[in-house]
Amino acid sequence: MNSLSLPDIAAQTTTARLPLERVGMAGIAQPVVLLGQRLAARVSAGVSLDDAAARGIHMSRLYLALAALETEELTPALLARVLGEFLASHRELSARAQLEIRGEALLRRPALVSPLAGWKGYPLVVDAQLYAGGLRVELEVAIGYSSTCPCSAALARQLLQQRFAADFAGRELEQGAVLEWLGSSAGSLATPHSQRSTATLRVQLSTAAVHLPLLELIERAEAALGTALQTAVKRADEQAFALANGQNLMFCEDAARRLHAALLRQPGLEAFSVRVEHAESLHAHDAVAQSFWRRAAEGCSTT
Ligand SMILES: Nc1nc2c(ncn2[C@@H]2O[C@H](COP(=O)(O)OP(=O)(O)OP(=O)(O)O)[C@@H](O)[C@H]2O)c(=O)[nH]1
Repeated sequence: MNSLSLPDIAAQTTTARLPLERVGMAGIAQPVVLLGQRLAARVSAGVSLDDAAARGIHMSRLYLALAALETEELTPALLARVLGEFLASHRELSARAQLEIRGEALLRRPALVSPLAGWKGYPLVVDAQLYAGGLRVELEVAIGYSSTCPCSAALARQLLQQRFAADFAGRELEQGAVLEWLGSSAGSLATPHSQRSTATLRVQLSTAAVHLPLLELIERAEAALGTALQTAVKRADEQAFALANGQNLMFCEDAARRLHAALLRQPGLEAFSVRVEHAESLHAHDAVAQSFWRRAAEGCSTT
């Protein structure tokens, strides 16, 4: 039996006559190449069904167009090509094509002090659309970090001051005794709470972008926060991490503002959003903050 004798329902017309915003497939298992690594991704692929009378799109044509993702580095040019194939294979049916790729990049991250390194996972989403207005590519990455509450730190310091005042009341201050006190459990009478936190950055790339700036975004964000989650950790690294947390006390608002300022310095962006979540250890709920930015249209003044 050849394909000519197989019924082709998608090619039929429908009396329902309704164009559809998006038709396609979700959850396709697809290897993609990013930063030279092969990632196990899940892909959603779709096109608009603008021909109101057409019964259906041709799913297999979208599926087959994904093949290039397996061997070529994921770039705006590759996304444009795949999306272009979606549209070329749906001439007269579709004017808009969309591709969403979800995966996790594994990056090797060095320890803070010791000569060790380990792998860290960064969940990511690449969302691309091709339509009359051109190609639009968005990249989202989630970055784990630690946040220590500045309010809790101040409250803990106050308790420490009170205990110090009580323990040394009426005593002559002698450096050795103070050092011994600081090194005893009295020195950590109260500790501030800290939490494993997540920053989700979503950026829209300029049309001139030639690569996905995944590494740059991660480097910028981790430098701005100062408290990236660690991989391989010896005691020297843990001590350095404790110092980094103490030097970077952050409410979720502080983290969002730091990230916003860092992304403003990233070239090649049209727009971005920042969302931070501090999975509170004080509360059973999270503290969250968001910010947005979009390049002002030419001719408009910027603020
Ligand atoms: N349009 C559409 N196709 C579906 C759906 N669910 C499963 N399919 C199947 O997807 C398969 C691939 O569709 P097509 O791409 O049209 O396959 P084809 O007609 O062999 O391929 P072409 O000759 O390129 O059109 C068909 O067997 C459809 O029945 C659906 O909800 N909508």
